[in-house]
Amino acid sequence: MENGSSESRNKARLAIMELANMISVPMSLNAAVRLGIADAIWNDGDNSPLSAAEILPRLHLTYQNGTIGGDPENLQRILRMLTSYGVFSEHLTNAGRKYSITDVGKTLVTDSDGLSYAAYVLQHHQEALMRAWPLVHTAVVEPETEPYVKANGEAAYAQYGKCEEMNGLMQKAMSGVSVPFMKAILDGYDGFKYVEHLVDVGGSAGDCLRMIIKQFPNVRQGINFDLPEVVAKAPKIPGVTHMGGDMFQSVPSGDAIFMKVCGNIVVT
Ligand SMILES: C[S@@+](CC[C@H](N)C(=O)[O-])C[C@H]1O[C@@H](n2cnc3c(N)ncnc32)[C@H](O)[C@@H]1O
Repeated sequence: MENGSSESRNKARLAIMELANMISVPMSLNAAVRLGIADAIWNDGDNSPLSAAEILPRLHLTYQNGTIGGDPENLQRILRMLTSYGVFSEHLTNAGRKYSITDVGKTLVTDSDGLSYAAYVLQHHQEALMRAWPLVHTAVVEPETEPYVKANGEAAYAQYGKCEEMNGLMQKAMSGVSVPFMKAILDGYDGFKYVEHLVDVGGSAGDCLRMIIKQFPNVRQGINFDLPEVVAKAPKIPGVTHMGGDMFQSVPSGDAIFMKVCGNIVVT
């Protein structure tokens, strides 16, 4: 008979319970972004360790009568959870637990361009996506319709295009991720130096092209190709023409065609 109390079985039971509760990690991250905890602790580079009670007044949760709102104990629970995933550092002091920002947490701090990874966190936890996650099993049972469509009645990008808030969040999330990523790429990649006409497929607000053209003025024309609803909201960028269309139908021609999705880049 199986030994129900062996160490490995006990570890397995704990592991499955941890997996079952894993949602508490991204939801705590989501809460930290909504509350603006990273900017509050970072405080323009000060990053002095603060207790939950010291962080609260910086979150501007004031009630109508002017008193400071918020629950320090629940805030500390969020801080401790995210400390165990490397977002914050915990400092045990005579005055209790205090928290500072780690390199991971720093990605949530708003930079001088007004960007951070905070919008990316919110974009991934917006209601429409959260409605789709419990339906993942239906991708096996009825693969004809993807879970997002089942939950929301249409595909994600079609829905973003119709909803200003979702479209804006998507563009802000992409800018927050892509600007630092492209800075790193352009530090070490010179493959654009002989290109005059460059097409970015799925270029969102056009941040990647803007940065490439700034570093490589030989790129005389950049075409930012994305869904019509997305380019309609894209800002004017000198040297960049925004063009709406569907990449599965055709893409504009150029000396080089560039595509960046999350951390992967393809140039042809
Ligand atoms: C993950 S985002 C990447 C954005 C940008 N390349 C970056 O890295 O910041 C994917 C982009 O592809 C666009 N997209 C999705 N389906 C598309 C299609 N059928 N035709 C053209 N663009 C599309 C989306 O609107 C979105 O801007």
